[in-house]
Amino acid sequence: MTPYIEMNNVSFYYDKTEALQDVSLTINEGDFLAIIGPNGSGKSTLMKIILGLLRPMKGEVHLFGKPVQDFKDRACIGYVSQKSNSFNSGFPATVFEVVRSGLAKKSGLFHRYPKNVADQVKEALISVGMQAYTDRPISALSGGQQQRVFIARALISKPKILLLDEPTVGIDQQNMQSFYRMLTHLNTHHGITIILITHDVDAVSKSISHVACLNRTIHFHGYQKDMAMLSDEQLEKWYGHPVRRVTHGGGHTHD
Ligand SMILES: Nc1ncnc2c1ncn2[C@@H]1O[C@H](COP(=O)(O)OP(=O)(O)OP(=O)(O)O)[C@@H](O)[C@H]1O
Repeated sequence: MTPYIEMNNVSFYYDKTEALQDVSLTINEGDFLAIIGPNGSGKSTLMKIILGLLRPMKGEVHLFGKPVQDFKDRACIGYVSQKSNSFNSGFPATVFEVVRSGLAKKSGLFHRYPKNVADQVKEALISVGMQAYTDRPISALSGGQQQRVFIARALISKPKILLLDEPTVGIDQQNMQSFYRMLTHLNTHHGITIILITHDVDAVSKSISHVACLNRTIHFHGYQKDMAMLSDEQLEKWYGHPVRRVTHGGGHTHD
């Protein structure tokens, strides 16, 4: 089976700052991968390389078997950034309009939408549990609710992969668990491959299938359950400070 994403010995520098060194990573259909690592460890850089926004100085990236520079089917990859849920209270768009904008095709001054756009918005909102909020102003929603709406916006173009850059920033602990359950549902019931950048090592561990520990280079990549076998010393060594872990034996796997 062709991997969805394959990175081989990828290195990236910002001037003299080496953000990634010899990163090799394979992500397959159906994976739910958490990329964890301390601040400045290269997580966002890695995501931007997958999105084709940055070009590695060394190494190769393939998306669905094609070199990233030749890959044109961008709708296959949905992306939600960490700053999506920061609307000010005066922002006028409704939830419907925000989700619909995920389908916008520019035609001169206007946006054109497909005829069944209302059905598509409905379907996307149902999949993130936000259908009841369709006509609300986006600015009247909590940070966690706004983030769900942005996931619906990314889902409306039916991506195979969803990239999420710290989607739970600003979401309280109680809502975080239901947010991760929603992601698990998208992964297991809708078959969406998910790549999630996060600092919540313990909060995500029940939801994900795989973990990649990044600190400029990949220190561990494997099944979530195998990460539990790493010693705290090993983890702390590459993480740079103590890591809090819970042992609930969770993690769903696809093996
Ligand atoms: N535009 C830029 N110009 C110069 N250096 C940058 C730029 N963006 C990131 N860096 C540097 O590259 C390294 C990796 O940054 P990156 O944002 O990828 O890390 P991160 O793991 O996503 O961090 P965080 O968890 O804080 O969001 C850091 O040393 C950072 O300072």
